Amino acid sequence: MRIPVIAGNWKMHKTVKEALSFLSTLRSGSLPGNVETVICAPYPALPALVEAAEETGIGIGAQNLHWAEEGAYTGEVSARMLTDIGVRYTIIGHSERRAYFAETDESVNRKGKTALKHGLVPILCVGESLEERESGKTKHVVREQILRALDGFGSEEVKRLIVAYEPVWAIGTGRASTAEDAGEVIGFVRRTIADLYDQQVAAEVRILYGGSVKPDNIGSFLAEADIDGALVGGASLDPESFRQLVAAAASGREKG
Ligand SMILES: O=C(CO)COP(=O)(O)O
Repeated sequence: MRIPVIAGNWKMHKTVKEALSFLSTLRSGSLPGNVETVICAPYPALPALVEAAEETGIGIGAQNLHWAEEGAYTGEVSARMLTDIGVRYTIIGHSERRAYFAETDESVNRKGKTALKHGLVPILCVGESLEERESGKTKHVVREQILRALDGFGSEEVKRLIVAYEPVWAIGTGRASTAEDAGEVIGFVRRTIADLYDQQVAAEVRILYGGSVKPDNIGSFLAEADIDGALVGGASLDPESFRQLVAAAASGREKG
């Protein structure tokens, strides 16, 4: 059975103080235990969040990492620096990093390998642009991103991965994909992984939808057989809305 995942991607929001205030509000209510709950925060907030999240069951993640072990990479952060402070997840290949910071499928692949080697769970983002969607290339684009990102990964590594399908046109626009369309693409991602590895591996990988997910639409995504949760931007910034997203995932049915 696949445990559902709700991951917040705070992007470039929240100081340390704001991050701690979020967590203390979240902790003041109960959070269901049968959902893997993750917050991916900016680097400066990570150490304080890891400490404050102890014994809450909430996992803390970064939004990026460098693929090298260490070296002359000004401004970058390594996997070892993240694990050293207790970070357990990292987003890789977010479309904003692909668009604004020249992230390529090759760098995503290297980052994924480094993350896994250090015991971090990579949350691998894939998704098509509006232009690609309108020209009927969604599945082709997503398949290529998956093939290139997973190049050289073994079955055991892929099972630990979380994939997030985030159509670029749905991110931060308030225009979410329909649940049916997202379910279809995510089903296709699962079949692609089954072709590359086998059915058992594909049945274990958690695949999330991301793009304008809110408490009032998450239920429709979770109702899709292949969608195991959500990677959430805007609606993860408010503790009450984040709690509602986690609660929605907890009340869904088991999958896999
Ligand atoms: O990019 C996203 C999560 O990684 C989605 O952002 P929004 O939920 O704000 O659309």
